[in-house]
Amino acid sequence: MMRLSLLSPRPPVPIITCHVSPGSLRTRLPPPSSSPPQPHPSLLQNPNQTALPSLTCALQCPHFQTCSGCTHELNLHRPVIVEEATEFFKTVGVSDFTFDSCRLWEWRCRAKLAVRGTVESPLIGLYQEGTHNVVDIPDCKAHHPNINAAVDLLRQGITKMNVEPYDEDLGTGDLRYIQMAVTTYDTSLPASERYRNGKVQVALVWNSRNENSPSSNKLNALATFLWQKGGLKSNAHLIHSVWANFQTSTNNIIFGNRWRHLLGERDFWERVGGIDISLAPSSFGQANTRAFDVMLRKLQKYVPFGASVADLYAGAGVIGLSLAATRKCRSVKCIEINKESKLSFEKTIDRLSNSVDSSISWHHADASKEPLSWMVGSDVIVVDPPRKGLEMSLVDALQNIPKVEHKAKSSFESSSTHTKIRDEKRPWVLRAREASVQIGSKTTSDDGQALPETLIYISCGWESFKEDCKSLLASKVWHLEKAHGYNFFPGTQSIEVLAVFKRGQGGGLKKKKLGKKKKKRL
Ligand SMILES: C[S@@+](CC[C@H](N)C(=O)[O-])C[C@H]1O[C@@H](n2cnc3c(N)ncnc32)[C@H](O)[C@@H]1O
Repeated sequence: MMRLSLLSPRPPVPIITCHVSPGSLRTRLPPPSSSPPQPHPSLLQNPNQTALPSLTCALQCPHFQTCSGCTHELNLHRPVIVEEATEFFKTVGVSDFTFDSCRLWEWRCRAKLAVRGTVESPLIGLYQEGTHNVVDIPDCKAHHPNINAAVDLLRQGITKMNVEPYDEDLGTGDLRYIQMAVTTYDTSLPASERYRNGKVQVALVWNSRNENSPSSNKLNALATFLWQKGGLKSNAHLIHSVWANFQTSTNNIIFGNRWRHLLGERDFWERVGGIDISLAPSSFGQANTRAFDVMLRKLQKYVPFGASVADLYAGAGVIGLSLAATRKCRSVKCIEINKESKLSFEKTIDRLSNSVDSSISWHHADASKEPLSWMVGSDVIVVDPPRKGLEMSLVDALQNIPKVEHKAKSSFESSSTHTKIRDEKRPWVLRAREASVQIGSKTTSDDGQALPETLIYISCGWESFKEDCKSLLASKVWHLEKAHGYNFFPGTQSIEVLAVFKRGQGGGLKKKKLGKKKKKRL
């Protein structure tokens, strides 16, 4: 809101933001060396240690003061918020909260950057928060090095091919944004060399309605330049593929609906959570691939073998499919609002091992509408919402599970046999079936009246998570069993949380008054 009033009549800046923080930690550090500092070896063994010399884990990025995509320069291994999280979890009965530090530099394998400036001096980077000024960040220490290399190549290409960066005031120019996504999955290399040799899928967001616009020649020339200089047959192979996305809208949405594959490999594979996953540029992908993998391996341990799972906010279904493969799930339902993720889901499923014998489906649906329909028949619910947390309807449904269970039991007992699939009358079950895409030849799921006993909440928004957690615990329907934190965004105050809730009151819960606060979202 504030942004709108400050910047009117322009639209608010898109999600590419760069926070100018009041910065408690703005001490100038020694100039960075060409490669980022390595963490202290003991840190890799025991990430929960706090008393390390701060320079050991310092960002040392030349852009720190101008670009504040990173808000904290020191102690990257342990964001200050971890202390708060540890205390919070203690108050809700979990005294063994763990925090995994993961990779501290060059961790970002997926970046969306704005392109502004001029043909001669393009600016490729992030917005300063609350402004439309783009900060150029060629030596970003968070980016995978090949993202920086690909941005450098792109900069040369823009100048050479006379590509006009976008001008927001006039709505003119050719290139608005780019997305760079790195795949580190090249089986022809030894495992230890794969990360550093990651290849970049480049998506160019072009300021035209489609590929038939007069500026298409420039788009093709730029793509060809990137491919010749960085593609498969170049001296320094760093580009995986080049895509175009067409967007002319003046709102703050980065991508338009139209995508075109231009050059290189069409399919983009990564390996996480024990499976090969396909990610189209239009699909959601986690920025920190390695940390995501670490978290998935922990998550798997909380899902019983043979369970039926509902993966809400599923994206391309990475979590659900990784569980299907590693926990031999009876069934997995993935629910996702962005229809673009479906194709990636289908490709991933095609590459699952034949030994995976689950009933697997992907549903293009809003998880907050009729949320119970997704919960009925599942032993485990996984939720991985955007930063703003769960919608109120979903929290309500989770709080009301015992009532539904009670109702379901009575109606089940009053009928002499199980409801046959073809006689199904419950509207939420029917709706769920209609919207579903059942993939593969696996048996159809019908787990009847089962309701979830386990809720696994993955959160990238600490404040919203705390609110949701308090609401769930206040209902006394759920208790918190375990919580883990992951350093998904070193240099910022954001952490990723994996929290495991179980139905019922649980033994170890400290009886602290959480207050029956009604969830309110603005
Ligand atoms: C943080 S991402 C997680 C994606 C996925 N779990 C992963 O790790 O790749 C959140 C996802 O929720 C989706 N989403 C947002 N609101 C939704 C809603 N109301 N119903 C279903 N999906 C939603 C977004 O499109 C996005 O793919």
